[in-house]
Parts: sequence; structure tokens; C-alpha cells
Amino acid sequence: MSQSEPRASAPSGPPTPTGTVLEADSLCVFRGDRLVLDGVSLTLHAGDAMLLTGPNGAGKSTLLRVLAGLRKPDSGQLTWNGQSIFDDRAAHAERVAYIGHQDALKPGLSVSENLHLFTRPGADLSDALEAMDLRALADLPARLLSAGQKRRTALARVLLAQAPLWLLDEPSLGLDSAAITLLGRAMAAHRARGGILIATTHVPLPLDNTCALDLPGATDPRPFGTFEGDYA
Ligand SMILES: Nc1ncnc2c1ncn2[C@@H]1O[C@H](COP(=O)(O)OP(=O)(O)OP(=O)(O)O)[C@@H](O)[C@H]1O
Repeated sequence: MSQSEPRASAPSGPPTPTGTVLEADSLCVFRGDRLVLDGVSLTLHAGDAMLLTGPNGAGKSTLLRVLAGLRKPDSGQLTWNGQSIFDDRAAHAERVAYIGHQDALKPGLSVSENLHLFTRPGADLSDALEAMDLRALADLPARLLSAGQKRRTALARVLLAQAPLWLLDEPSLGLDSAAITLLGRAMAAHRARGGILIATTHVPLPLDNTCALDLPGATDPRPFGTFEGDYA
């Protein structure tokens, strides 16, 4: 992190309409011959945030990939404002900003060039650099970044996607405490605009008023979790 304190706000994007709703109903997913997700349901409205928790192998990343439209469930429904996301995967891809465990940066391109590839109309690359404290690294090739710096770059890419649905697989992986603060600001700003956020995590994240879905995993005799819309 640089010595100067980055600006408090994250880049703004278009507001998400208040009536927006993401719904999953009884999702089941096999990986190999193992039923990894068994009847997962959730309902999230504009401004909501959900934390996906559970032990290694419980299916958190699998669920995120299904929610991103990258993998079809073996059964169950997944809708955005009442319409199946699989009716128009391209439209769903436009509304999703997804980061997995891998930061998926092009090693030979600079931080700015990597971000430029993902900058959608209306997004400001300079604001995203500022929000993730990347200005000093903007011209550095991605191959020279540390793990935390790569993660910050991947998060800046999320900001630039201008997407109403953020799906973040362990977003704080490798981040120092200052960068986690920046992540918290970015997530709060996204929700304040009506964005929906779902994040997997093994550690506490700087998020208020979240709901949680705990996937117990195969060795746990409890049924898989169902979120019915009550906040803790
Ligand atoms: N390509 C694959 N083929 C078969 N099984 C797979 C495949 N990829 C993952 N799995 C299995 O699916 C299950 C769920 O994996 P997933 O990555 O969704 O778990 P997770 O909850 O995100 O775990 P972690 O906390 O370790 O990130 C695991 O048992 C894993 O072994």
C-alpha cells in the first residue's frame, strides 16, 4: 500500500433497479458422481449481500459458478427478475462480475492494460485504480505483482464491469488489512447502488447486514442449507 490514503469512495456505476431479484430454487449439482449441491435455494434483492461459508469441498465455488451462468445445475431453477438466466446466457454474463480463486491476469500486460480489457462503457479506469490503491503499480507488468497486488487488480476489474451482480470467490485472499478496508468500501458502494453481492469466505469480511448460507459438505449429516430471506 502507498503512504497516501486512497479516496474513500469506490467508482460509481449505474444504479440497479430496486425491484431486482436473484432467485435460486432447489439447485442440485453433481461433480463426478458426487452430489455437491443438494437443493440449494436463495432469494436476494437489490442491495443484499450473502456470504457462502462451509468447509473445503462443500461446494461454495461450484455454487458461485452456477450463479454466474458458467455451469448449468443438474436440476433446479435460477432466475433474474423471474427469467431463467439460461434463457440468455450472454445477457446474464453482462450483469455478472465474477472472480474465482485465480486472478486470471495476462502476465505480459501491465495492470492498466489488464484492466482496460475489462472496462465497460461508463466505467473509469482511473477511479478503479484509485479505489484499489493501484496507481503506483499501473504500469507494472502483471507477472511482477505480488499475490495481494494481483488480487487488488482482479477486484479493480470487478469495479470496471459495471455489473449489478458481484460473485466473489474468497475476495480477501492475500489482501493486507488496508486492502481489506478498500474491499469493504467497494462492496458497500456497490450495495448502496442496489447491487447484489455473493461472496465465499473462510474469514470475516467487512460487510454489514449480510445473510449467510452455510454449505455443510458431504461429511456433515445435516441437509444442505436453504436461505429463506431472514437476516441475522
Ligand atoms: N472437475 C471436477 N470434477 C469432479 N469433482 C470436482 C471437480 N471440481 C471440483 N470437484 C469437487 O466438487 C466439490 C466442491 O468443490 P468446490 O470447489 O465447489 O468447493 P468449495 O466449497 O469452494 O471448497 P474450498 O473451500 O476448498 O474452496 C469438491 O468435493 C471437489 O472435489
